[in-house]
Amino acid sequence: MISAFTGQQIRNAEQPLLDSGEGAVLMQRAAYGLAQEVVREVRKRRKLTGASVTVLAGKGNNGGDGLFAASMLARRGMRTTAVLAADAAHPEGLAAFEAAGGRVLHLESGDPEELAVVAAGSDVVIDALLGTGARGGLRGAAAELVACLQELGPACVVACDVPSGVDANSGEVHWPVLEADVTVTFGGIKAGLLADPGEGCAGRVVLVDIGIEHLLAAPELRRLTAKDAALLLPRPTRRSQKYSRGVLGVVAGSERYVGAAELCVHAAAVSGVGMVRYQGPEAAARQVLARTPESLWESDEPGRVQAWLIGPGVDGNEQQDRARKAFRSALDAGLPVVVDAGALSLLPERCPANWILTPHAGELATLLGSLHAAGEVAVTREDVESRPLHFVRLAAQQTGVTVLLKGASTLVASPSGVVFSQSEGTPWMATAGSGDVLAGVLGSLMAQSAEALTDDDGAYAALGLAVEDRWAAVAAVAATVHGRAGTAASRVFDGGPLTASAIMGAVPHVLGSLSAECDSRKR
Ligand SMILES: NC(=O)C1=CN([C@@H]2O[C@H](COP(=O)(O)OP(=O)(O)OC[C@H]3O[C@@H](n4cnc5c(N)ncnc54)[C@H](O)[C@@H]3O)[C@@H](O)[C@H]2O)[C@@H](O)CC1
Ligand SMILES: Nc1ncnc2c1ncn2[C@@H]1O[C@H](COP(=O)(O)OP(=O)(O)O)[C@@H](O)[C@H]1O
Ligand SMILES: [K+]
Repeated sequence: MISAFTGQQIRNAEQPLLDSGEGAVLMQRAAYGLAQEVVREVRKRRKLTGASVTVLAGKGNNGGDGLFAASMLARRGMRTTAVLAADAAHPEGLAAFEAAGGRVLHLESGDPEELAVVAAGSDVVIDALLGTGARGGLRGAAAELVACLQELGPACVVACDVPSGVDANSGEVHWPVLEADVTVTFGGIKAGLLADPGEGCAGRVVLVDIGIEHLLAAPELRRLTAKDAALLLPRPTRRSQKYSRGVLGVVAGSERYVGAAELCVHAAAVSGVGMVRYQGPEAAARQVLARTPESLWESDEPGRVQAWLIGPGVDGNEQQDRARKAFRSALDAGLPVVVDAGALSLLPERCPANWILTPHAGELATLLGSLHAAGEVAVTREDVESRPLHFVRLAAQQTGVTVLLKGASTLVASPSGVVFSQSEGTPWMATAGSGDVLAGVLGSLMAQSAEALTDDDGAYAALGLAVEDRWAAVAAVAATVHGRAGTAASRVFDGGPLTASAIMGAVPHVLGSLSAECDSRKR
């Protein structure tokens, strides 16, 4: 499991070491890790000696890290320049940098555009303007410098701890931000590096241990690795039969949106569920059966199911009635439900804790609006997109159920406050029907997972997941499978565009390779 923390959590963990006078040692470890990563980046492109690096340094400890790292790089033969962005700089860091022969330029007295040109001409730019101590974003000349530099498109940007302007706790972004190729982060990954829009500015994230890791509290954000997902994936045994594997009831599609039903039913079928019972109008059912002859069409009274998927493409009175009826039947039987798209507006007053909502940003904004949260002003899609971590948590709290918010990074919030973030997909997945495929995969996993979720000695317990957060973990597994399937499918086309059908086509391959990984680790 990858864990991420708030800036405050990192500071709390550092405090005992700072109190015992080890602050300077921590900074040296951070700077060394940063310098090492710069060396790696330079060597991908050219030889180190004679290569140039410009560090943009703020006045806090983040600037100190950058200046110490640059002094180490100067000693390894790089040409180093520091642009001091504030009226002061970390004194020891600056002294070390000057002693190593680095060139110092002052932003205060210089022209931001000119200095941006200098920085853009170097092989690597280190962004050490603001770290976890930032309040808001870059301002004044530093903001101008960064805006200009971003426009010029530097060859390689390495961010120190976080890209300056990205909120380390939330991933909120205060523009302008210099988008990094690599972010080297210290002591623990910052939550803002695993949540959009911050994650989109961070590039590859490299964690440098500085000796505080054992002092960290429970993470703010978690990300399942391939190994974690493999452990949690349901798998059939010799004793399995189709009913014991899990049956999924699906209310999806409508006269108008036939494709949504086709996609989610087929995605569920290829994700390992024992059987799918489909409910919808005849026109949609014909298409569903043509694509997935393994599914059953039940026009009204459904047979027994272990979970429901309700909502993709649901439209019009007839199908909305089926959705409401399925909600009631799930409530009566205590069954888990995935609520997607057209069914999000039909939710009953109170939903049980084993239901999962899967909105995109626009749907989440509408949902939050309908909850009439006291004191909250109307939430727009743009609000959700700029603060997804905040709003997905809020929605989980207010509804009392797990909420999966779709995006480049998909966030899954449990009402307990535990949040997962998965980001294995590709931007090509922003295509019609992609969410229907995710809904099918999740429904399928839910129908298959019910028993494992309560097992005190099973994989969920082994990963330290409390019973109340296990539905969120199932949703995170679905998100990682979906993202990996998109990336795998796009790779077949050398990184080219995708259709939802292509994503779906890769799902069995992803499930197979994850399972194989799990098997190879057991051997
Ligand atoms: N405590 C330590 O010894 C360690 C700290 N580390 C580094 O220290 C950083 C945190 O250091 P700081 O707490 O000094 O914080 P920062 O380096 O983020 O900067 C805080 C300083 O910038 C000013 N400032 C805040 N917001 C600003 C804004 N929007 N525009 C302009 N100036 C602004 C503040 O007044 C303060 O002087 C971490 O991100 C990490 O890079 C690492 O070296 C690990 C060890
Ligand atoms: N830029 C992106 N990068 C990666 N994945 C994305 C991106 N944009 C969207 N996705 C994924 O694509 C899917 C889109 O779902 P949704 O918006 O419901 O589409 P639809 O309603 O057409 O099925 C989600 O799983 C989302 O996480
Ligand atoms: K920074």
